[in-house]
Amino acid sequence: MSPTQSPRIVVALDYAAEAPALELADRLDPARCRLKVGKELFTRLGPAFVETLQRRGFEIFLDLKFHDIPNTVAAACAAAADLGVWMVNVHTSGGPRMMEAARARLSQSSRPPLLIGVTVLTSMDASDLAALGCPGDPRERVLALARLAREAGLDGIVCSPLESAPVREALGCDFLLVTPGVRPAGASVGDQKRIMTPAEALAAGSDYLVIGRPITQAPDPLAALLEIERSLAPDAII
Ligand SMILES: O=C(O)c1cc(=O)[nH]c(=O)n1[C@@H]1O[C@H](COP(=O)(O)O)[C@@H](O)[C@H]1O
Repeated sequence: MSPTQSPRIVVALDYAAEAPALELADRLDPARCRLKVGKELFTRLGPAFVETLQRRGFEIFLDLKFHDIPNTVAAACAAAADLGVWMVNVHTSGGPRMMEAARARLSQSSRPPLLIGVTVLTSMDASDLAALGCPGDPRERVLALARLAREAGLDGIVCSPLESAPVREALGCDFLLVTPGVRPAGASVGDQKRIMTPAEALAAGSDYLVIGRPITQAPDPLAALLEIERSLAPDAII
């Protein structure tokens, strides 16, 4: 990897306790991947754990998927900025006013994190959307929410890699596509429904691949990460 290239893999540190999460972090190289701290570890360990990882050199995606009234979400984003995280996310279904409030508050920060909007969760398919009263193809809904996010000034969206190419085509290059729903060939799918392999996701236009269990639950997580890196085309590698 050239030092000028930015890591494209974000390892989702979804663990129930600090010890295994730190054990994995200590085997990873901040030059080769970023880390995502989500609801489970943040609820158990709080901001101190994020700071512990940052002291080890990692850039952190704080994945708390804020979804609340504009004032509350804006204040929560400001707290994330104060924590010095690299990326933070909000639910696009919170609406334009909520996203605009988050953008406005972060623009007052001296070091704003990237502000990313979650569209349709990768664990959902058309039948899950229909159950919510939103019949239709997840792709159409992702596109609509992506447009709203862009108009509200967000830096990009979370979507599945299945939507990366159409969103790229519709919204162009300067809009970040952060994609979970990534599974190496043969890996257990778990609760994810809209998936691609790491190489397919990058080829489709994803900027960042969020990968959890295929790494964290592998018998040798570091070996699993290296295997994923090897599966990526050399010119696209992290
Ligand atoms: O915002 C996210 O990170 C996210 C959005 C989404 O639509 N789907 C999704 O899986 N995620 C997160 O991405 C990670 C995926 O983990 P694995 O399914 O174990 O690879 C989890 O930490 C999820 O919380």
